[in-house]
Amino acid sequence: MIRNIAIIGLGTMGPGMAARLARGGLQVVAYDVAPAAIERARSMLSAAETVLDALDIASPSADVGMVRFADDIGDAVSGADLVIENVPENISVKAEVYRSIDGLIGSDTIVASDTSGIPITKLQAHISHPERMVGMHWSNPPHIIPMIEVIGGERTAPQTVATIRELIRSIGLLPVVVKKDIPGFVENRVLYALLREAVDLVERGVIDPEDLDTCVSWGIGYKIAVIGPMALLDMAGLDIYKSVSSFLNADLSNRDDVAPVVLEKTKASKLGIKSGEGMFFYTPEQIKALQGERARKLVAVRRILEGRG
Ligand SMILES: NC(=O)c1ccc[n+]([C@@H]2O[C@H](COP(=O)([O-])OP(=O)(O)OC[C@H]3O[C@@H](n4cnc5c(N)ncnc54)[C@H](O)[C@@H]3O)[C@@H](O)[C@H]2O)c1
Ligand SMILES: Cc1ncc(C=O)c(C(=O)O)c1O
Repeated sequence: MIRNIAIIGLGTMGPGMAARLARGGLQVVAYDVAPAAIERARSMLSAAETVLDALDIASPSADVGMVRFADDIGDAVSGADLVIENVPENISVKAEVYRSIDGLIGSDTIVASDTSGIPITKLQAHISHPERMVGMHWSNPPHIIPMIEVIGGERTAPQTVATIRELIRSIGLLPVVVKKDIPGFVENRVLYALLREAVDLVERGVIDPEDLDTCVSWGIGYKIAVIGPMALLDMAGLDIYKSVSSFLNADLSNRDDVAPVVLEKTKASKLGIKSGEGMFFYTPEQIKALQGERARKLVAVRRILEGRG
């Protein structure tokens, strides 16, 4: 039974995950190697709690469901039933975390990675108890998006996958078990297929970035939140899909490297909201307003989709 959770890495994903798990009644200890990230996480945690209130996710009783910040990794993982690794998407950075906690955790502690797509089989090569390592892939923003992918690697015990699936379900979230440990799992394979085509269309001057977003959000995204891709095929008709895909698939982007526009921008440290400029430009005031507006809209849409209008 999982009661105590350590979260290692408090960047974009960690604070929202901590808030949501604590709201599920779990005791969470959060740690980051960068003191500035811990400070930022404190305010992100309180913003996430406000959103969880708006989603009507009930607070647990007073003695459970707390988040505590730890000063060192040993303190963070001590007594943890589950450690969630949430550090940058780089195998050597993740492996270093696994090595540093290996002697500090119990042999029955589950280690989960929030990797966006590194196969779990590769990650579990760096840990003494690979049968207790699993992928637990949250979606951003993690305190609002209810679906979490669960992925076993070649050496993951089926019981480990089952335990994490049950944990997710028990706190009112939506586990989806991915049956094969392939790069990107399922969510990011689908998302990155869309993003590859979207970046290519903008880069080739077919459409302006703002219009691309209007086209995808209102033409596809709005619909797909209600009618998933498999159901959409049936709604459109497989005969139509057959005809269109017979000429269109061959014309879609199939580039296997990173698009030049993304390489140029990342080289110039234009990373998006975190640096104030990416595909679009953002002032600090705009960022604050955007984050509030997006959280409000996501909460409203989720309430409707859950039939709580
Ligand atoms: N950003 C997303 O939309 C998103 C969504 C789902 C999953 N993920 C995945 O989650 C993981 C984390 O992503 P993120 O966007 O939160 O990254 P991030 O870069 O925003 O944050 C990573 C944090 O890890 C900390 N860190 C680095 N090394 C550490 C160490 N040795 N010990 C403790 N802390 C350490 C950094 O200081 C930083 O605060 C990645 O694997 C990423 O692919 C990201
Ligand atoms: C661009 C991008 N890449 C990865 C992820 C998740 O792993 C996300 C997301 O969760 O939104 C993303 O937007």
